[in-house]
Amino acid sequence: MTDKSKVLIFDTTLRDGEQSPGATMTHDEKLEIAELLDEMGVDIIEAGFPIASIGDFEAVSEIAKRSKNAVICGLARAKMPDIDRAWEAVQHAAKPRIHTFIGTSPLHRAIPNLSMDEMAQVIHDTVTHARNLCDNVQWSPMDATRTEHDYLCRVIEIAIKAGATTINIPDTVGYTAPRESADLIKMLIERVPGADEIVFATHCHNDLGMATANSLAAVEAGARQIECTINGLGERAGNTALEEVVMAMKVRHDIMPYDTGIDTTKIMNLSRRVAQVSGFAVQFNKAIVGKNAFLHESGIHQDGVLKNVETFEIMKPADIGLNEANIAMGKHSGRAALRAKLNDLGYELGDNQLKDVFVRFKALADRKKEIYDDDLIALMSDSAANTDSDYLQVKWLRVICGSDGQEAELKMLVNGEEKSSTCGGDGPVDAVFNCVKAIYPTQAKLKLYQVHAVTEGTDAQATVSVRMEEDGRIVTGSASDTDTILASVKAYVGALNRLRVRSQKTAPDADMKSVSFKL
Ligand SMILES: CC(=O)SCCNC(=O)CCNC(=O)[C@H](O)C(C)(C)COP(=O)(O)OP(=O)(O)OC[C@H]1O[C@@H](n2cnc3c(N)ncnc32)[C@H](O)[C@@H]1OP(=O)(O)O
Ligand SMILES: CC(C)C(=O)C(=O)O
Ligand SMILES: [Mg+2]
Repeated sequence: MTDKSKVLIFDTTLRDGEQSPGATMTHDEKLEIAELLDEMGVDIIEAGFPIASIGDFEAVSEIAKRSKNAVICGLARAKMPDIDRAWEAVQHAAKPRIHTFIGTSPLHRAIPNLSMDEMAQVIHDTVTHARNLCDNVQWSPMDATRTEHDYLCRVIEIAIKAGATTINIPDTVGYTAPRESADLIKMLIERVPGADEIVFATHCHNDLGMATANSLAAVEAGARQIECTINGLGERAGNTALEEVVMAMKVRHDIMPYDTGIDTTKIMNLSRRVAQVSGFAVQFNKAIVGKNAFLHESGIHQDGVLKNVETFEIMKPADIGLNEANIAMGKHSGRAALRAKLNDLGYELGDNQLKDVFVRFKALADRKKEIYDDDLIALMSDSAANTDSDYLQVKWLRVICGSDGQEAELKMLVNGEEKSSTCGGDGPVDAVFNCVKAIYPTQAKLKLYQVHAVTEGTDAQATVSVRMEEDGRIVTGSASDTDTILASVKAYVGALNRLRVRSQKTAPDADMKSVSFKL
């Protein structure tokens, strides 16, 4: 590689990322993620571990066949059948790569019970075999950061001589720290003969929360490939997060003058898609892609951002493909943000009106964790029922489940009047939703239903989110309860309340700007 400022991005979401317990993705989901990664400009996609299962083999093969620009890589142990199987899967790619590895630290050498010399021989033989099949071979000394330096230099030299074109230095257990990570790469570049003919890669895990820092330190020392995953998905505490290293090098190009080929505007979409298909929700305060990464709820921050966004934002949300509002309304918000938010929603308020609405807004914010646009629309309405969006209320629920089928009995208040219904369905949630529809007939369509366990154990709080659509209006509803069915019906009814408020406010005869409200 001649361009010394170019850092290759090697994405292993589909291999190391999928190794997260519970993150298994389906064949079609893997194809979709691979396509998105290729479109985003990832240089190498590690598509899987072909010998691991027929499913992995088929996914890697299909990804290889469909690949456009990215190199497609398959992982293999230091075993000939693994390497053959990896080659069988990736060979149809326009740019195939075999990645073979063995644990070189004392702890890992003890597992196959190989002496240093015996392992050196295995490395020579397996890398030679891989190189006879494919001219793009990556070799990894697993647990490199806990391997004796002399032995590491020795086996890397053997791998280079046997034909490896990329040498990856894994911090398999997330043990290293930034300075040590840099020193290790520097030492290898200085000591290993042939080091200047290959690319050094860094592969960090986040057990101590240092994966991003360790990867960037390795790059500063001369590594030119970062191995990473979307959302930092991966074994235990995860791998280096792709979005973090890429954005760090973009935002702080002044001190890290390295370039990647990543179209960063595609980051947010990929992050959301990976979260959905892996079932690993992104933590709210996750760097770059967390829900709160560009959100401001405190009045002082909101006022600053409204006057000059750079006061509290070091990158533009649009740079990662986020085009949503960056102001979150809550109990810490101030008048400036409330006015701006209401303006966005079509309300133009005088100072006195704003003062009054602000008092009611703070009262609502004391009761409610997050204030959504629909809450503000309801707040601006003169209908007391709308203020709390509680036209429909769940009063009582009983569900009978079993192998004979499910039946739900539901009592609700509709504008204060009690109504009840008993329905069956395809599962308990469907039975309850059928009851709601029997009580409150609606054309609204359920577009998304998601359950997340907030805590662990059988008494876990479940948070249910639903997305509903009617006449082009899309709203969400969410509710938490230790009873998943109860959380489901509350989320569903919440969304129906929102749809009702929204349809009133956007009906042809409803003029948002002239709406009156009670003082
Ligand atoms: C740090 C990493 O991320 S490494 C990658 C980890 N990923 C995975 O393991 C996911 C996919 N793995 C699998 O599906 C299975 O483990 C398989 C198919 C690879 C192997 O399954 P099995 O044959 O049942 O072996 P098992 O998983 O019990 O144990 C691993 C074996 O591989 C050997 N092994 C582990 N790493 C290597 C290596 N790099 N080179 C050679 N042999 C290795 C172990 O010594 C052990 O051998 P043994 O059975 O002779 O004692
Ligand atoms: C297979 C290797 C590269 C790995 O994932 C690790 O060591 O963490
Ligand atoms: Mg790993």
